[in-house]
Amino acid sequence: MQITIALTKGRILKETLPLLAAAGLEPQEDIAKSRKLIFPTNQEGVRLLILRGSDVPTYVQHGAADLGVAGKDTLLEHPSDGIYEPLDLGIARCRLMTAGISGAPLRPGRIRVATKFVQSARRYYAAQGRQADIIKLYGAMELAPLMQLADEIVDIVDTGNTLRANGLEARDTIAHISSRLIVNKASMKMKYSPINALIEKLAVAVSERDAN
Ligand SMILES: Nc1ncnc2c1ncn2[C@@H]1O[C@H](COP(=O)(O)OP(=O)(O)OP(=O)(O)O)[C@@H](O)[C@H]1O
Ligand SMILES: O=P(O)(O)OC[C@H]1O[C@H](OP(=O)(O)OP(=O)(O)O)[C@H](O)[C@@H]1O
Repeated sequence: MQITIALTKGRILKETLPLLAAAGLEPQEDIAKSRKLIFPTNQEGVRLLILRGSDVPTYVQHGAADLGVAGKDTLLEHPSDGIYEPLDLGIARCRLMTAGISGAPLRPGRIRVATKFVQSARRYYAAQGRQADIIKLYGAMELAPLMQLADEIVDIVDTGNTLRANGLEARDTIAHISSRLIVNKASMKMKYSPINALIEKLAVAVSERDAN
């Protein structure tokens, strides 16, 4: 039976590999140094895919991957049907926040908000009863207030260094973010035994890591 797990390069890969290793699963070559996108592992039939972060839920939803690891920020942008989210891996922790130019007064009335996180931003401003025109960007959100493209941004904040370096201040926290293990619902039924065994081993790896 083939089990396919979708990951992304960068911090998710770096922080997920030790958990997979603790669960007995290791890629057969150094993923970070390779340009390949499919990697066999030490377990026959289990392979890893390397995707763009925002494509991980898409692969899992359609069953092109059985499992995946994705930031909650990414999952909040994607329809959740067809996907289970059984385990918080507690990695790549950060916050999804609003931010604006340091010291600038909050603008009353309708504001412009630039972000990659369109769905979360729309839901957040609607829940606050604030009228917001959402402007979709794909990166470097910090530039938008400086260039008067937007009044606020919605972005990932960890240390706050990126905001500070650009004269911006964090305002409200929309969500606390970490990366989650996600599973295709049909795979969970059809391949219950190996997938459930892997989830249980990963859950143990997460709690042992957190205990240390
Ligand atoms: N500075 C940070 N500190 C901690 N976690 C972060 C930070 N930035 C992003 N994350 C989390 O890690 C996940 C992966 O981030 P990464 O920077 O590797 O990809 P990305 O550049 O956001 O995605 P993409 O390549 O699709 O644009 C994000 O979805 C988010 O949950
Ligand atoms: O609050 P901080 O600690 O500065 O972290 C926040 C920054 O981290 C992420 O970018 P990253 O460093 O991953 O680069 P990227 O934009 O290429 O993803 C995110 O997009 C923010 O810009």
